[in-house]
Amino acid sequence: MTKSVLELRNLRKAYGALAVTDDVSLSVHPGELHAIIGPNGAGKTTLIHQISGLLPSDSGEIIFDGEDVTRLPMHQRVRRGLARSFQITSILPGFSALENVALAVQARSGSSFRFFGHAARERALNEPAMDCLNLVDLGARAQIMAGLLSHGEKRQLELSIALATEPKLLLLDEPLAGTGQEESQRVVETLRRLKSHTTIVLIEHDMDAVFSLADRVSVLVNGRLIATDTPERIRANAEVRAAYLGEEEAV
Ligand SMILES: Nc1ncnc2c1ncn2[C@@H]1O[C@H](COP(=O)(O)OP(=O)(O)OP(=O)(O)O)[C@@H](O)[C@H]1O
Repeated sequence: MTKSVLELRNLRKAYGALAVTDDVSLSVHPGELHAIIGPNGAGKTTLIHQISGLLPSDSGEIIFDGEDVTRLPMHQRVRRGLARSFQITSILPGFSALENVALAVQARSGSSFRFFGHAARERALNEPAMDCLNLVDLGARAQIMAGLLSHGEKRQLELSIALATEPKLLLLDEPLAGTGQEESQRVVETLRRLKSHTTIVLIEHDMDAVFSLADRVSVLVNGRLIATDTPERIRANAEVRAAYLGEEEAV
């Protein structure tokens, strides 16, 4: 059996009497794009916070790349290759798109460029940074000040920064939120390209995007996973359709 990149075992988080995630168990396979969907307030963001380490879990286990990371702080999970797309606020607006990504390359590489000369160091940072920018289709905007990029381009830059850390798993929380139709199309195409580079867990409300991108979909309702399956089977699942009645027209 293939080893999972991420395995959640009976994960739970409650606020007082309200169990926001309840007994969530799920496996993310290497190379897949695994979407987590659910009505508003289902607990999706809380689950992503638990996986990334932003929120401690009350009980259960998080196994990442074969290691129990349940009690590890966020930065140690990041160091092991568990990245989450940072919010736009973490982009440095006064630096170019390329510089923003190069900083992430540098952070990943630690002090390994210490003995390089200035020009060589710059090349060693800029070349992989440029590859990451090209992957998200932002190569032509490399020299533009990040603060001047459009909202959709900032989203792509975030993805590029996350990629530059060479993650084993990328957690994405609503990458299409706030994007217009044309921009969202571009982000979807970017995500399609990223799929072949890294394993992705995606939370997204845009069902067209989810169903066109995901290899598997998990459905969270009131903190509980009610189904994990291929997009086709999820679409046909009666319980899933019932859970969405009145929420989304049709899944
Ligand atoms: N810090 C908190 N204290 C108390 N309740 C909280 C807290 N954070 C979240 N909740 C509650 O937990 C539930 C799940 O919230 P969460 O944001 O995880 O859902 P979601 O599925 O991501 O929702 P949406 O799709 O609307 O973003 C909600 O009822 C929310 O009010």
